Amino acid sequence: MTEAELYDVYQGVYVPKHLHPPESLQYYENFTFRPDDVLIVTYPKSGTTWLQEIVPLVLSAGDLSAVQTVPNWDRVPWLEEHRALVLNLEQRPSPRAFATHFHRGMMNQSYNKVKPKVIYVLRNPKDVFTSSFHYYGMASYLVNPGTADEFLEKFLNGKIMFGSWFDHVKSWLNVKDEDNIFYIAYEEMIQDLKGSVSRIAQFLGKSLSPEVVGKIAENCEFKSMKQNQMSNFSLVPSEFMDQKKSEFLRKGVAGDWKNLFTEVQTEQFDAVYKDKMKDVTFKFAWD
Ligand SMILES: Nc1ncnc2c1ncn2[C@@H]1O[C@H](COP(=O)(O)OS(=O)(=O)O)[C@@H](OP(=O)(O)O)[C@H]1O
Repeated sequence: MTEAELYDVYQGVYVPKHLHPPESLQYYENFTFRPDDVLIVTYPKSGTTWLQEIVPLVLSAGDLSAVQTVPNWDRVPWLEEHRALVLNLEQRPSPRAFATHFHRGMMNQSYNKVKPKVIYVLRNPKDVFTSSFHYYGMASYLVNPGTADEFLEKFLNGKIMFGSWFDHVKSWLNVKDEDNIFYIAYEEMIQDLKGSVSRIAQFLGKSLSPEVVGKIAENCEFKSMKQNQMSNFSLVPSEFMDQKKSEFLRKGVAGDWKNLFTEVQTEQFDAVYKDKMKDVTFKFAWD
């Protein structure tokens, strides 16, 4: 199926119709944030699911019950998805945790006023591309990626869900002086999960013992999450996500792009990256 059939254009970016009907987007526009809300913000395939596991565990000081009984999409719902309409989020006790793939400029009036806590997760865009390429091949609500060359063209031009990686990252880095935002890279979590959990806890104002941090990190390791049916998307029907084609928790490593990119594709990617990121001074974990 084509982009026109599967996507709507919302605020200049493609959003998959199946997950984001107009009433969901309207709901988000009118959503009222609280100052102690925790919002996980990502470009797709940057580590959303990982944070949907870590954040509730940090907020509950290591209580495993939520991650063992509630699917990640209800535990930390995406505000722009249709599930948000039925979860009665207004009644949830504080601190609430949500996720979004929106660019900074797409945030609503309440966000701009309240400035809830934001955890922005960055990932090497070549790995984001690689993870997306496999995901678009198994998720029926997305346009089939075609060849890696074809998908690269679309990725570099932002013609995929939630638009351009470059625009997304720059929109959130442009506001890095706002003290409600905490940045963490997928690669940092790969390198030091316990240290990352501690830093996230510190940002969220939670004082956790080394034992609790260790317990959270252990539960959030790739192999643990892969076995957890509340986190590995195995509850999603296979006609929607065919995990026989590619698993949602696929490899969980940094640098898998090297197994996909040809030399020519690497050069093409690097040239666009250099140009689009030339004014960005942020030190990325993958540079
Ligand atoms: N615990 C843990 N450790 C390491 N890696 C992990 C973990 N949890 C999720 N992942 C990997 O994150 C990738 C999926 O990204 P997202 O969760 O952002 O996807 S989505 O936007 O919600 O669809 C996807 O990356 P790839 O394996 O490279 O495809 C997941 O495997």
